[in-house]
Amino acid sequence: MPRDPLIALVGKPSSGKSTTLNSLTDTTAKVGNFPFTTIDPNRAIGYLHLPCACSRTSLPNNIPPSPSAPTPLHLRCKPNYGACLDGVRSVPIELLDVAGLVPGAHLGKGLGNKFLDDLRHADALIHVVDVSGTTDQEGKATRGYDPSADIAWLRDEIVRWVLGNLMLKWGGLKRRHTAIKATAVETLQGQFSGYGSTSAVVARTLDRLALKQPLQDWDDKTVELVVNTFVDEKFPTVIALNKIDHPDADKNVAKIARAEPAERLVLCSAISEVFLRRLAKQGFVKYSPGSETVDTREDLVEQGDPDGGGLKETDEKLRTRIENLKDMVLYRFGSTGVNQVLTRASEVLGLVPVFPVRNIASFGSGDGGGAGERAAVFRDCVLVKKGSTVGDVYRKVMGDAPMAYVETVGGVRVGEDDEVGVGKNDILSFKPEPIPPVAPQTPRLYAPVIPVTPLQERRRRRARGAMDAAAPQPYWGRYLSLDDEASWDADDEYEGENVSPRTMLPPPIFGRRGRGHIAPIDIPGLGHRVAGIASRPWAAERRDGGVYLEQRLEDDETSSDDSMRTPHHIICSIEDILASPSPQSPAHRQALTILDAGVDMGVGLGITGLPTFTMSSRSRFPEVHCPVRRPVSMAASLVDEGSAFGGRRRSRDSGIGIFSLELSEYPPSSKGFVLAPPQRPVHPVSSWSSSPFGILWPAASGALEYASVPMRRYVGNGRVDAQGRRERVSRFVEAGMDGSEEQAEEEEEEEEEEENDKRVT
Ligand SMILES: Nc1nc2c(ncn2[C@@H]2O[C@H](COP(=O)(O)OP(=O)(O)OP(=O)(O)O)[C@@H](O)[C@H]2O)c(=O)[nH]1
Ligand SMILES: [Mg+2]
Repeated sequence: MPRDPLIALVGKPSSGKSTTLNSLTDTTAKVGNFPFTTIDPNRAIGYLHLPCACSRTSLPNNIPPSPSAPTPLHLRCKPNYGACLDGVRSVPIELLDVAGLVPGAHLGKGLGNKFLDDLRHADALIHVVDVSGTTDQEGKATRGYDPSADIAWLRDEIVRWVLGNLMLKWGGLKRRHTAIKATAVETLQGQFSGYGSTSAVVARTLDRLALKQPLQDWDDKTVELVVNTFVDEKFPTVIALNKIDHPDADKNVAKIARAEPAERLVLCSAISEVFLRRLAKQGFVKYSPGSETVDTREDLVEQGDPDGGGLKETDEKLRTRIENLKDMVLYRFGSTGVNQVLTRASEVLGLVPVFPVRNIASFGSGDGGGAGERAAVFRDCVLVKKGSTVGDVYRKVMGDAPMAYVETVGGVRVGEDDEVGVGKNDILSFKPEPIPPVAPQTPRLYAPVIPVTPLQERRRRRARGAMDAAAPQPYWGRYLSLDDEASWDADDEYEGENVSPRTMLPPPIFGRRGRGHIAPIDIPGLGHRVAGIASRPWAAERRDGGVYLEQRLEDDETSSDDSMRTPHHIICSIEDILASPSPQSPAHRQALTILDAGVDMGVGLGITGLPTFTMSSRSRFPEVHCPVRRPVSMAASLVDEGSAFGGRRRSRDSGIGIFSLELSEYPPSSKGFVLAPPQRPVHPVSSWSSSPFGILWPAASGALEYASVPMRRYVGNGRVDAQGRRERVSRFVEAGMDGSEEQAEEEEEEEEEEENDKRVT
């Protein structure tokens, strides 16, 4: 399953990574002239500039305007996200700025391993090199440093990190490899999936090397070679030679240009772009991001606009600065170069923009098909990697909705396995199988499970955003139970839709093992939407002036984890949090911050009856373009840093987590949050040996919508098949999801026995 691409900015401290991020996005990541200004990674959305489908004159109706002809497509091109200006489309792409890397990072030097860990899910890297020579290897201020060596050692750190991780397990890996007669791709992918790799990447790596010996006979040199090639495949890198505005830059650039292939190098001055954007925002200059020209009021007056474009006056000092910048950067290099950095990164990644439309005749995407000759066209554009198939794009856009067929321009049907490319199968209309009508459910406490495609959901989310802005909608959730047989002991207070916020917790619920329960909760005064879903029965109980969520184990249930075996495990008091809008205790403050961050992301939060959640700081909500004031990563780091609500490592009593989606294995456009069974490391989720079973998100209707995550998408313990799926997990899912729970349990037991047998022998 392809997910949205992620490009990471790497480099030594103070090379200008955060500045580059700021120059490409609207974010304001902290910048400083001292090493390790950035510790937690910053994520933001940048825009790739690509030729839009609407600029193709070959398309039907795309002809120059004339009184009788329909409006040409490029005048009707209205992207849902980004923009389209004269056929140049700005397509959102996610960027990640991480902490600086120093030599020896793979051994833990600097912020070493943490930094490297943050990189795992990058699809391409932008190595920001400081070519001014004013910072040494460790980012400390100096003069006359030769940055040409930085390129090699930084890459080497990444290779050593991957190699180190692999070698830790090499002995056992080899034995297992021989014992189960796995292929080299299977065995390596088992190790490399944590870097967001796919079997295809591993296969390409091995193809390139064409090694003769079987994996178990590889010597250290060969393993190193494999890792080196894997890093090339997995992390294609563009080198951004930054700070070209500095007078010492030229000689360093010249030296690097002699040693490195030209197609990987891009010159830029991130600080100039940031400066110009800021001046434009403040009304001092006219400047469109990435362009060659910048005009002040004076310039425009000179050019014959008496009003000076309505710009503010600039003083002498500012004018000199702008003139210098023009001389040093814009006139010499044609632009600040930052946009080219991104374009180049998308080139090395081989990204193909695909335009999904509802109506293949009109290219419209309106719900009614948008057939009109004036209707907006090409509302959506998704970026997929080179080599993706029509089926890949279908799943990216439509999630798990079964496919009926797919059409391209002219109503021509295309095959699921056909490749997409620029100008080829890149305007697609997806036709899912019609969804059988859902039998009406008793509206009392259960909200229907509404299947929505990711695209529909995106639109709803936007609609909701607009609605929220117009009039804040109280969020009264309805209770939704995953389990039809869930025995809600609802007392009257909870009936209907207007659940009182003070009684936000449902009465005790006990469901059957293996099913989940969800209850949306509004936190009064704070606007927090909270919901819990648990894979085990949990209960909420009022006691000692607080409300406690508890996890219940069945009498006969055993668990390898002691905390799970304890019945009535108290995990948190939500009432406590609610009662302290300006909380006194640091734990509450943190809990609120976490809640808040999640709500800011518009993704919802999890409160669960499970004691030992961990969470991923590598969250990806590519289509959440709503104001992201505090990224989930921040909440994640708060949890990571430990508190009463801390992650698994710190506290066994944690009960609040924001669970983020990540991962190639997820439908990339899934959103909402995922709650996982306890005791599963979330880094990376693809290595869970079990999986969460749901994603839920608040919908425009006020209900919680729920999508089951097909568990076979997760790679757990078991044998990996050719598609990188593991048998055990898929069996569990298929059995568990279609309701034949006994069968699932039986199978689980069988598997456990099998496992035990294996362990004994
Ligand atoms: N002259 C010049 N200075 C720059 C440029 N880009 C960044 N800087 C300066 O370099 C210093 C470091 O910038 P940051 O963006 O914080 O660098 P970083 O790579 O994110 O650093 P860490 O987070 O510490 O790893 C700041 O003082 C910036 O103002 C540039 O294009 N030209
Ligand atoms: Mg930084």
